[in-house]
Amino acid sequence: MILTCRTAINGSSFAITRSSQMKVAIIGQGAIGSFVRGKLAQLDITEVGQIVRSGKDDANAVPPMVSELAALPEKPDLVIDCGGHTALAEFGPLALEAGFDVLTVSLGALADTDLEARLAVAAKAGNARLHLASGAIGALDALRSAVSGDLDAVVYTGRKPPQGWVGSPAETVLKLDTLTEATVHFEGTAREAALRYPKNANVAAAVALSGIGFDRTRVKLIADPHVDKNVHQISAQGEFGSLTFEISGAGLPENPKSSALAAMSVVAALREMQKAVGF
Ligand SMILES: NC(=O)C1=CN([C@@H]2O[C@H](COP(=O)(O)OP(=O)(O)OC[C@H]3O[C@@H](n4cnc5c(N)ncnc54)[C@H](OP(=O)(O)O)[C@@H]3O)[C@@H](O)[C@H]2O)C=CC1
Ligand SMILES: O=C([O-])CC(=O)C(=O)O
Repeated sequence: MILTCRTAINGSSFAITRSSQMKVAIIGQGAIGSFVRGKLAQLDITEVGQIVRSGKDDANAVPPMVSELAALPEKPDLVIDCGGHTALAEFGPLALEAGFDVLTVSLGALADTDLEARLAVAAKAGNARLHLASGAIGALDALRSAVSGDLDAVVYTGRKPPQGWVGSPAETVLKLDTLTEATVHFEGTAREAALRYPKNANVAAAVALSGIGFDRTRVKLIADPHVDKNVHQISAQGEFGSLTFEISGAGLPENPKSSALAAMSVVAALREMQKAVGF
């Protein structure tokens, strides 16, 4: 996909055009992947293939479901990972090495130093880039600026209804079904959180990657029977001043533990990539 930009600074017109339609392949047919897929037409983006686990291939699906990048019917401009940590580990390095840019929501996977290194090496080898979707949180732009000065402390608190923690290590310390009070089930670094809660602490990773890193960012995770949204809070202090941010994110109907904003952030990233001028 090649972008062209036509401007008339002193005059009237400013136009951005695409010389060809962007082509993508999406990993993940779940809540986030389906949301993103549903927005492609209005972005004028073509999905050339769905990337699935081995054994789920279906050449007759539209677009075809393939479990190997080499089986895609056309080369994509971008592989979009909406599959989670294992999907990024399985397909990310291969896609990057093959020269495809990758956009991921699975930011917590980067807490694994081995995978992070494999992705970086593959991106360099393929002259490609791993793009990180901002996910279910905001204020990451402010953190990224703040870390250019001394950033002393960043704390992220994630609060979800008890059902939002089903399938996570919270189940080993709490009775989620009968919880009556908000209860902290994890306190530690963003690295520990991201590795232990692959479906729930990608936001912790986004905060860490934007600010002072996985090992200095502190995280608290709470199961709260009194909330019906996914509530994410950031507080930070440093040379820039101080910051507090809170969002109450509506869950996606197909998977309420994933906030709608996470899926929307992928769509937003796609929109930005299509622009010649943008963030
Ligand atoms: N950055 C952020 O703020 C957020 C990030 N996330 C991340 O996004 C991920 C997806 O969320 P969501 O859509 O709600 O989850 P869902 O469980 O609804 O869907 C996950 C999809 O990914 C597929 N998948 C999983 N592993 C693989 C793999 N190894 N190879 C190919 N496909 C795979 C699943 O296929 P199958 O049916 O075969 O298992 C399924 O289609 C979460 O696991 C989480 O890591 C989620 C929320 C917020
Ligand atoms: O979607 C959310 O609210 C956050 C989430 O699951 C994650 O950080 O992985």
